[in-house]
Amino acid sequence: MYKVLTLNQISLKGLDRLPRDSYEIASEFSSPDAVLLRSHKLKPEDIPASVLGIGRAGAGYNNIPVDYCTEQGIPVFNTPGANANAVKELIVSALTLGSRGILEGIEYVSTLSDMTDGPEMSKLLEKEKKRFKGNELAGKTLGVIGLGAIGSMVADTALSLGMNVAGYDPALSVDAAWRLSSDIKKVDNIASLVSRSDYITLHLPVLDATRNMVNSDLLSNLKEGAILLNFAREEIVDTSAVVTALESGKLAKYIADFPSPELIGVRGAVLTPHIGASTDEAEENCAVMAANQLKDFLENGNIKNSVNFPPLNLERTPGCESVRLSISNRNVPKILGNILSILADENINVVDMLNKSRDEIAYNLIDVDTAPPESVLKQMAEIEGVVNVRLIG
Ligand SMILES: NC(=O)c1ccc[n+]([C@@H]2O[C@H](COP(=O)([O-])OP(=O)(O)OC[C@H]3O[C@@H](n4cnc5c(N)ncnc54)[C@H](O)[C@@H]3O)[C@@H](O)[C@H]2O)c1
Ligand SMILES: O=C(O)[C@H](O)COP(=O)(O)O
Repeated sequence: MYKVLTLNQISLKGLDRLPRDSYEIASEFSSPDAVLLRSHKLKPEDIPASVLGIGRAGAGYNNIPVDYCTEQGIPVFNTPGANANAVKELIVSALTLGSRGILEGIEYVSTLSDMTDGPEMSKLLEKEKKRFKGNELAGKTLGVIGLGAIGSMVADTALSLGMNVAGYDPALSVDAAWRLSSDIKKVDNIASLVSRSDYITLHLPVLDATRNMVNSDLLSNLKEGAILLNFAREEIVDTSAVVTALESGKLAKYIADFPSPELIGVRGAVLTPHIGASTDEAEENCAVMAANQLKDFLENGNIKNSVNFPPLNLERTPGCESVRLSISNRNVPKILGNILSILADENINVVDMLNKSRDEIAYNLIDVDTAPPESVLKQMAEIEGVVNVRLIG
């Protein structure tokens, strides 16, 4: 029986992927085999030694101590693209909240609750509506920073709205580059992207290299009256620099999914409570993907969409009574050789195997014809550089 600890509410559609005859799921366990979570801030000391894998039902994984997990041989999985459409749709509304006097108009209308005369109200509104005039998005330039799952969808939608789209993404994967429309103008200098954009939208992860990337230096390149959208992460933006830019009028609006005390009440700050992925569909997609990936890892050792382990998939050999070993080790020479010689010394035959590495970690799946006894597993675990050894069955 696998024990899965949930640290946020995870959509039932996802949890249903973990059959209850072989999975126990609860929000409290002292020795869970796996963790499923969303934005819960996980600290190293909160990860019991029993944990084999962690599934983040979502895109961003800056709430998980990934380096610590790698050291412990714990793969961390996320669900790339599973909530991208939800964010894209919210960006469409953020763009129109930026371009039109929608919020201001709604606020004004809500002040008229004392009026009882309908024709009088209409007359007043027709007179006042000029205060809420906006601009159209068509013909304006949207600068997209980060052209992955969300950024590429946002870029396509903006093109379909008649916007010009410029994109900046120095870390773009080859696959993502293939998916991009040729109508997106690729810019390799972020300051140049900012200086040409009427709207700027952030769709990149928070990393050491991107923390505070949107700072006063970068904002000094803004077009007068530009609008910044941040549905990526709070940490990518230097909030006090944004407040200064809003107060000076250089930045007309900061529309963001990450409220912070400094921003509350600042004119031009339009804030939502981190609801980018909060749709039934996105929550289900993320939970299903996260649960499937975790299940395949727990039951077969396969790795898909891990942010710290190499991708690896070893099919079970049909008709073969083999058992599987899953072994993580530091990515240094000779370890695999040592593991294989221990198996050979025990006359245990390797039926199939795969070995892959990613940065400092290496991961192996080894199918053998006989289940190694506990003493042999212990011998392998004691090889210098081996992080963990698991007999999957
Ligand atoms: N508001 C929300 O609820 C919500 C929902 C989903 C995702 N997010 C955030 O959005 C981020 C992006 O999500 P995604 O699904 O598009 O991820 P993704 O991995 O598909 O795309 C991220 C892109 O950012 C690029 N990138 C990396 N470093 C960069 C840099 N220095 N400058 C410009 N681009 C850079 C990558 O190359 C990649 O193409 C997530 O990491 C998460 O923080 C927020
Ligand atoms: O990175 C993400 O996927 C989003 O920020 C969504 O976070 P949530 O799952 O906590 O809504």
